[in-house]
Amino acid sequence: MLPLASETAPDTIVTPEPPPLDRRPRGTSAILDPRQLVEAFPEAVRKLHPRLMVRNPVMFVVEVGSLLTTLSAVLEPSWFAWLISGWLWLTVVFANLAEAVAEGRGKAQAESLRRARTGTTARRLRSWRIGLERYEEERVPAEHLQMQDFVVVEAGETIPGDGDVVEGIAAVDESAITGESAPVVREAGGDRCAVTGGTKVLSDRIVVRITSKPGRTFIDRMIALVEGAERKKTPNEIALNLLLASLTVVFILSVVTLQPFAIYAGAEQSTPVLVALLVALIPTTIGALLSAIGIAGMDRLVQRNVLAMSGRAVEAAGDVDTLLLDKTGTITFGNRQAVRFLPAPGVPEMQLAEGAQLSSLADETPEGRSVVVLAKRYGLRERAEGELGRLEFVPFSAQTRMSGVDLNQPGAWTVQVRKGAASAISVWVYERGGLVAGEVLEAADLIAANGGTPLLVAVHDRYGARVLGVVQLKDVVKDGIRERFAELRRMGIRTVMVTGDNPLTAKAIAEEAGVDDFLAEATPEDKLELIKREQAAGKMVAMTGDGTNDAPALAQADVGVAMNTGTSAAKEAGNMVDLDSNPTKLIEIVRIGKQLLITRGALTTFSIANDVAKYFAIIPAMFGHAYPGLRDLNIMALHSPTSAITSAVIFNALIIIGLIPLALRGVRYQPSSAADLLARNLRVFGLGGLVLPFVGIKLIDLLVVQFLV
Ligand SMILES: Nc1ncnc2c1ncn2[C@@H]1O[C@H](COP(=O)(O)OP(=O)(O)OP(=O)(O)O)[C@@H](O)[C@H]1O
Ligand SMILES: [K+]
Ligand SMILES: [Mg+2]
Repeated sequence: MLPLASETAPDTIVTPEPPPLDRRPRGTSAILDPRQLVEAFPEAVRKLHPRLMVRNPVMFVVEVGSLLTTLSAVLEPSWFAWLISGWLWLTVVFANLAEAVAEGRGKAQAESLRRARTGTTARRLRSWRIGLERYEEERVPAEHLQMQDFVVVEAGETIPGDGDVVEGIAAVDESAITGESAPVVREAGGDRCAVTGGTKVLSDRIVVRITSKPGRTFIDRMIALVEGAERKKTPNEIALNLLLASLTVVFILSVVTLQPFAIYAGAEQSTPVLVALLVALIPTTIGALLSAIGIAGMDRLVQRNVLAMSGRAVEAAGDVDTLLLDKTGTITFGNRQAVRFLPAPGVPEMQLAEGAQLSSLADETPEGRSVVVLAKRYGLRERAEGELGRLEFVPFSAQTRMSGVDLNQPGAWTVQVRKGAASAISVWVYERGGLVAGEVLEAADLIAANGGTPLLVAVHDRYGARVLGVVQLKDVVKDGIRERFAELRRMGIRTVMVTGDNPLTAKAIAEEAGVDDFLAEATPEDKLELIKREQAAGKMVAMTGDGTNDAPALAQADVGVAMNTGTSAAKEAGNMVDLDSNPTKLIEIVRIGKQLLITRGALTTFSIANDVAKYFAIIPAMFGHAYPGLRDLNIMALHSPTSAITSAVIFNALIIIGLIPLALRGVRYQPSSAADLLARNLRVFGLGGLVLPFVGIKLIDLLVVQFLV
């Protein structure tokens, strides 16, 4: 028997419904539960270690200040010194709490992923090649699998490692990683060949080539990601940290140089007062929340089944101008099926069916397999080995846009059979001295104009080169995509479909899906070039794709989102993976990216604005005695110098706790112009940051006086 792809009978497997476009995030809700704060407390205390604290310059300064104040309280005990040092320590702990709570959210998820990983035994094959019928198997623990090993997995078994399906087709339950219970189809050859270790085969049997190193599997990386183990500061975070650190240095210098003046004026200040002033003035609010904001952004993506491999990608997503999408498998379902044979004039339909079948004998793509299935309906039997002579297969490639076979029979002409894109096959026929009938090209154009993909089938034998006819491939645009592209437009993002398919098909699908622009007959290099051109024009480019031919483009894009259904190459190349394989997920990704940037900006504004009020609280308290004129600054009419300073420090600490929910949830984002957004945020967070502390400090002052006087 020939290794006919149809043996695995793809038509017995039902293609599952695609995941709904607007799935609610699973897992923990975004609202802060007080229990989370309590649970994270020990971790927050552990984070007081100076080695960890130095990474956050602002809070490190607060920690050193707390230490100095505590020392001074020990040397010269007073309730004031102890109170201040207590609240300063709390300030540092609150900051750590924000980070610990943000990190804690991924922990539960990591636990369930760990369970999916453990204890699988792999059925490794001693050797594998296309068409091999007899396999020698050995059982090894999944952790021992190396790259390029071949394993066989059958219904009911867990896939032992990440890889590409090289033989067969199966329904796979990926709920262990996606939380989605509907099975998905994974098959050899096409853009849906990647499988993930820890997921389960539900039907049939596949051979998988392992593509990950031991300990570096997708689940391993996912665990590291949700636990934040691989989190690095992004360039933006580093820049902001630098700015905050410089501000801090300026305030340290001004507070330190204040003392000589104070002594001169006869108002020497104690260590707790000086430290309190410093802490009140430096941007502690944003310093405390910065890291939590970044972690929460990544976590929000995980909740939506998107794994971002870097924080930088999340930030870039917030600034995306152009989105490139490939067509097949991204905008359409990608399960292109042969539905009709249209023979060329004078060619019997049976002959076309036979040519199509021959050209697809070793074509393991969904297209190729579906051609074999369709040919079967014409009563074409499978051929016995040797009947056709020696076969040389020409696999499909995105560059040649064709696939086929050469039949070498001893003592006879070599017969070449090809199928592929109309333009590619036409050239192939012309080069061999043949002609392509106008009717054939018209039929192809008609199929294309209706959004289908035409494949020409041609043969070259001793009678010359000629086209046998056209195979019509049908594909369906995913539901709801049009509305989603309209939404992207409102967000100011231009969508461009890039496809290897012909211009007519591309145009039809582009119109149906509602993209802004399209590029047809694009090779992998063209896709890459397009991205480079956009980037050279200063555009931030996102790309979603699934195929190996998308990999170079996914790597070049600022945000490269690989579909989880896609090939390992695509998943390796991108900096995000969408477990739901939903191209319009980019809307959520952009939203989360923007939210991250806005939240960071808003809280920075708030933090700096709210330090102004503390200045008004503390300066009159320090010098009201020496310079009675300064008492006019005491506009809050705070009770006494000590209560004023205490209230400012308490407010400074509490505002951190108060803003943790906002840092984790993110500031709401609504599509609008950048100028409107800025104006709104300045109003809310600038003005709010200015006014709120006056009210807050006054209230705390009233309370403090109740308790302490
Ligand atoms: N198995 C195949 N055998 C022969 N020709 C094929 C096969 N699959 C696709 N083609 C032809 O090659 C062209 C390019 O295919 P390719 O997979 O590169 O792009 P695509 O999947 O159509 O586009 P996209 O980049 O949007 O996924 C197709 O339009 C089709 O005409
Ligand atoms: K402050
Ligand atoms: Mg593709």
